[in-house]
Amino acid sequence: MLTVDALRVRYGPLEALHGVSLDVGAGGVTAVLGRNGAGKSTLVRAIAGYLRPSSGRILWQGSDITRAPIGRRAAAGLMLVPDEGGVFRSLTVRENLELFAAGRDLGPAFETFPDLDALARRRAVLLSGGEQQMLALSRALLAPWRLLMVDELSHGLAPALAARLYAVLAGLAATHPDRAVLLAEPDPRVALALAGRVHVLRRGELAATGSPAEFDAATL
Ligand SMILES: Nc1ncnc2c1ncn2[C@@H]1O[C@H](COP(=O)(O)OP(=O)(O)OP(=O)(O)O)[C@@H](O)[C@H]1O
Repeated sequence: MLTVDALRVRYGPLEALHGVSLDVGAGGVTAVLGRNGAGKSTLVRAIAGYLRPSSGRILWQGSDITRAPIGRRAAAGLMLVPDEGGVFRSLTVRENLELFAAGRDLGPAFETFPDLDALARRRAVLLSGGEQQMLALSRALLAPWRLLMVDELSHGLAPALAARLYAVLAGLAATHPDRAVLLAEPDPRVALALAGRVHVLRRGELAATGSPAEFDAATL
């Protein structure tokens, strides 16, 4: 579905991605695994259109979207849940959901995350980290996404809550075999447990690609 070809991205004088090439196929979860600073966020932000690559190409279902504006990518179903939340903090939970849903039924969000129902009138800025992540993930439940990119889902969350959110992602991937979920993930155990395909980034370069069985979490 998605092809990233020799992608280079710079922040001023610093090049964060040094020519990364990888594919993301439909069905299941693909993980981009790497330590802090490896370039995971840079990669998903460039795919979503928040950063402009200095060279290389991004192909979405055969079309070159390297220079396409964010809005066009979003309309094509490319959706990023960024590591800093991706919710409108001054709006209430319900207002956030209504924006995500754009006229569609809010039911799927409340069914998947019943906690949000009791929080509907609370401003997102007052939510805990986990509640904010639930709200951010609701975007995918309410919108016709085709590629869902999630940057460090478990950032700052208690393990039990993180496990619950990862299970929601796995469920989304399993129920939509024609779509793709791309996870930017620092924890090898999570990536190997959840993903069908793993791309390992190291210092802005693709170090390895394979199925989870080809990797050993202890050596990653
Ligand atoms: N806004 C920025 N300005 C300058 N350099 C940046 C910026 N954002 C990231 N970098 C640098 O780019 C490199 C890749 O960072 P990136 O955030 O993509 O890594 P990451 O793998 O997502 O790590 P983390 O899990 O810590 O977010 C790092 O060297 C980082 O310091």
